[in-house]
Amino acid sequence: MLQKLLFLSDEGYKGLKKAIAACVLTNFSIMAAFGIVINIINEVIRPFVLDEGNMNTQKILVYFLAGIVLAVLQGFIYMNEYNKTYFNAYSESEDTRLDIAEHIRKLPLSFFNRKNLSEITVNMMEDCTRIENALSHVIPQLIGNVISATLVCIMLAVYDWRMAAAVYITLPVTALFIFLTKKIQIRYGERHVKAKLRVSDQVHEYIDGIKVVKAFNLGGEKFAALDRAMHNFMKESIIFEGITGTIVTTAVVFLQTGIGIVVFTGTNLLLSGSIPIISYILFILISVKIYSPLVTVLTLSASLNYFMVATKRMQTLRNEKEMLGRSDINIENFDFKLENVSFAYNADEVISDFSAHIKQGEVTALVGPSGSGKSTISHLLARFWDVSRGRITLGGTDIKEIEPEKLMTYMSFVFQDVVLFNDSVYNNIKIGNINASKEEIIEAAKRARCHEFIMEMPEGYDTVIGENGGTLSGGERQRISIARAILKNAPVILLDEATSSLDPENEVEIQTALSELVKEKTVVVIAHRLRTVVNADQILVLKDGKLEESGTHEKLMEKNGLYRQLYQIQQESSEWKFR
Ligand SMILES: Nc1ncnc2c1ncn2[C@@H]1O[C@H](COP(=O)(O)OP(=O)(O)OP(=O)(O)O)[C@@H](O)[C@H]1O
Repeated sequence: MLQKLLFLSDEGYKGLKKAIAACVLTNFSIMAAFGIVINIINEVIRPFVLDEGNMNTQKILVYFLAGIVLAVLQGFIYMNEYNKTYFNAYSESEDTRLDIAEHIRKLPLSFFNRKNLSEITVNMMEDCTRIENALSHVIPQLIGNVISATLVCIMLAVYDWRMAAAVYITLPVTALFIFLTKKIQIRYGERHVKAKLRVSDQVHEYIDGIKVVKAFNLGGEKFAALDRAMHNFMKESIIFEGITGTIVTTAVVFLQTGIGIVVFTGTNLLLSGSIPIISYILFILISVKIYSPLVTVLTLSASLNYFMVATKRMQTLRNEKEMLGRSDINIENFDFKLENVSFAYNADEVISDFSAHIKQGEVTALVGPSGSGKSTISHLLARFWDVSRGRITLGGTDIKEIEPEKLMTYMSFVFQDVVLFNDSVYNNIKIGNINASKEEIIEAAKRARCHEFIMEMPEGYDTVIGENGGTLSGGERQRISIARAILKNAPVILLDEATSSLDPENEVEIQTALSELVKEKTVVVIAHRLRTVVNADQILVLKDGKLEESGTHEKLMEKNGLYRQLYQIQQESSEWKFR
């Protein structure tokens, strides 16, 4: 259960057990040191209290030497505990983070529609850190201290069960108190995490939208929202700390009343002659010392509750279903068939009963008014989302049966929003085919009309292009993504607004390069400017998520329907000028 709760690998779980054992060992070494001190005290005061001859200095010397040996040993024991605990914690949390990243990669896009970026970031960074922290600072010490306290309790009970009972009597009461207040701690822990998420959200939004904030002078308004979120977080932090602090302090007070009970019980037993004075002193000294690991346990139990909030969130993320499918399917024909496909992002259907045949070796254009569902269709073809009803087949196989990664090997994309990484131009193009040689990469860049502007960059292909290609123009970014697609040379090509941000000269050249690329391939192109798709083999015209009409440009123009209407509007708008 602990292994599952902490998301530990078998190796990590073994490491945790070793860390607990190391912690018990450390506790015992501390108790042993304490035992030596007690024995020395015993030896020193025995002649005075019990009138039992002289002080045995030789024995004291032996204890003293034993103390020195123990101190050296303790150094090794501490080091061992440190290594076992921290190495294990950090290597496990690295694995957990990578695991999550891998898991997230396999989730459908619907997950990202529901969750925002800051929530996922908090999951990957903060929740993992919390688990890492629990593994390094909480769990081994907590379990180790409970085990040591139990063992010491047994040892003391063998020595004198009445005094041992007095030492430990407050423990069950304290444990019960902690148990009863657990829910409150978790509730406020969750509120605290939510407030933190809101702050992180606001910071993201503020920084992401800084251009709009500046352009529309939203500084005051947006800053106020950020300020409110920060203020709320501060309030929640104070409440949370206040509540956990009060609970832990109360528990510690409960526990330490044990010292009074030990004194009271011991005095009574001493007066009735049931225990010798040495035992009396010994138990009082022990009761002062014995509570320190238990106080640590109590303090740690508060972080444990907060940690439970992190694990619950992590569990929710882990339980998100990955998109599955077979990787051993080999597709040989790249015809898509959409059979009565319906799809909804949320409650409302955005694609309804859509059927079409997209043939290999042909260019199929998706056109229609804004919001009619063109991009959604292309996302469904790539299985970024699974259809709600109906089915899409590729070469006769339902794409739901094909593992997304496998499906991706058949496709190249050029999307509206190009994602570039903070890496060299060379590596950004190489994403299309990680096995490509430098010559192939340069060739792809040339065909995508990137070569000239890349060569003008300070370090050519080795120039790092900044986060999401921040240092490039929109057209340049898009051309890099076309170079990637050319390099990938996949049998299916999805072009979404492929030429929208290119200047007229480049557009012509890109069109030529694309015509080269798309030969014999299944091409699905979304283009708002209808003149770019007049030569398409098939045009699918969408309206409100439904297939309104389909055919070639000539056929659709003859038909005098929505396509002709859109075409004419665009012809008129192409003549539009300022003033
Ligand atoms: N991630 C999403 N979550 C929820 N609704 C979405 C999402 N993406 C698109 N939609 C909605 O689905 C409908 C179809 O959108 P889609 O982007 O497919 O249209 P489109 O024809 O490509 O539009 P445009 O030409 O303006 O890019 C729209 O009503 C849109 O608001």
